[in-house]
Amino acid sequence: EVYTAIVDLENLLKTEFILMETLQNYIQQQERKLDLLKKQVAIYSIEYEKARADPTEYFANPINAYLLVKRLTADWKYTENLLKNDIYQEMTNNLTDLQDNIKFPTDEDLSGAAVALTRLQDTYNLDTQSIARGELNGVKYSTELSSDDCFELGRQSYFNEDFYHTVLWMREALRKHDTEQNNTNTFKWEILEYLAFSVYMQGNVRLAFKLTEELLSMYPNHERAKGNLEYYRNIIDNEEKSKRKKGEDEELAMIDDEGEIENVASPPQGLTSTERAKYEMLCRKEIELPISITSKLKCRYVNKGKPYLLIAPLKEEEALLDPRIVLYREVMSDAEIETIQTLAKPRLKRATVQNQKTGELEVAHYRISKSAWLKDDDHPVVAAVRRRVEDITSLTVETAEELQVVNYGIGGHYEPHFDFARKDEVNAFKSLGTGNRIATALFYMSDVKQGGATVFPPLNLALWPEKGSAAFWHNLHSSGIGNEQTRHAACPVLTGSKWVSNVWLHERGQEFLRPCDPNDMNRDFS
Ligand SMILES: O=C(O)CCC(=O)C(=O)O
Ligand SMILES: [Fe+2]
Repeated sequence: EVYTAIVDLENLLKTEFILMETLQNYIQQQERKLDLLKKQVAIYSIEYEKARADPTEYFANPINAYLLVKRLTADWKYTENLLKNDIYQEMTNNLTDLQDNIKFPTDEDLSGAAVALTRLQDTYNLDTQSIARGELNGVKYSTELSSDDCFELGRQSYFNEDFYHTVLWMREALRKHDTEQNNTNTFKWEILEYLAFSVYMQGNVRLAFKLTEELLSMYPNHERAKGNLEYYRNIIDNEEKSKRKKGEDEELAMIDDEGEIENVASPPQGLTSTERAKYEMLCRKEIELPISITSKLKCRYVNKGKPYLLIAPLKEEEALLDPRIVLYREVMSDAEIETIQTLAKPRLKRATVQNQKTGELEVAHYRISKSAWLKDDDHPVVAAVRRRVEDITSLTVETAEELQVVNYGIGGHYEPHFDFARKDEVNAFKSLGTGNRIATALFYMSDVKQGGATVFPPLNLALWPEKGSAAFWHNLHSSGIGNEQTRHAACPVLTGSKWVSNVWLHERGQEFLRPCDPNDMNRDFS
């Protein structure tokens, strides 16, 4: 699960360095061996040419006779040993030793990284060709993807039965293949095979048929392709037969055309498609709050009645009035952030979510990040940050959860969710005995180059990470009922790395701290 956090990728760089060194070493040894072999062959050929020019004269010399025999016995043994000398075996032994000590990504990591890239592609409406050029949102970030790179992305999508992205990436692989012919490790027919089957799965049998024909023209004995062609032909024949029965001959005439394929993404999992659409539009900054709302928002210096905040008041910025969501600027210093990151790094683990039915914690595709929990005792900075939450919120952190530190890697995200537990959820926070999550304090510990906003789909609100800032909102109405409008998400990180930390405040202990809201329609008087 290396792909879930950027910090682990930095460790992989060490792995790559070691592999490069090992390879370089191998090449040097092989080159030395080849040099020796070249020398041998040179010696052989000089003597051979002399002998061949005049064999009688050459062998009249007993030394020459001796040397020929020697060359074909002792010398040849030496050469043979040189040939047999298994530098390869030596290197693989070295590598096996190494592999126990260095970190390697797994096949799941490859799959995860590919899924992350296709997720970004969807969320940020990135077109396949631009990504293949190494561009994200018009900015060139990396080297171009080769036909092979595109092929691998397609193959990963294929393994995940995501035929929509398989088609996109195999087409790109095909397009690039023509210009890169000499530099690719993939055969064109391999691309065609994946493409044909995926196109068929996406509902276009005729195009699948045509692509399979093309494949067979390059590789006539491809057994599976022959079988598939037959299969596609049957489907097409049957379709035409049933059409003919219905007497739709005119339509038949047009069917020859295999047409453009209607490559549609499969329906989203979990979220309704309207919510997903809204969530993604907010992530892309395509929805913004209207002026009628933003013009009423204020920034101010506040001291929350705390004497020490008189000297360094908090910079409070309203992000929304109803429900009230506020940002505090410069509430965590760079030094504090560094300390917290250093403490968290060795403890980062793939973040989990609570299964609503069983109450168990498990990893989920809709929350991809790594997180660690820090206690007040771990470092004075942790305690200080949690105390700062009291200053900011005027609530107690006595019953709050530990500080959660989160790092999002490539495509890391957290789809729309509530921070509070809903009534029908099993076990939610029961073991804590502190009630529900009354409020969330979210510290941004990094800027994010592109993407990574915190968005609230029901409110059309997006908060953009700014290093040192914190966001704060109440999750519950004062009645204790969850406020559905606080449903929010962390957009996938497009470029850069995103660090946040949060403190979830709980109900217990806040009874006299949180003012009662008489306008709260959800007040539960029962
Ligand atoms: O990272 C973010 O922007 C939001 C994180 C979040 O919603 C959570 O951890 O519950
Ligand atoms: Fe959240």
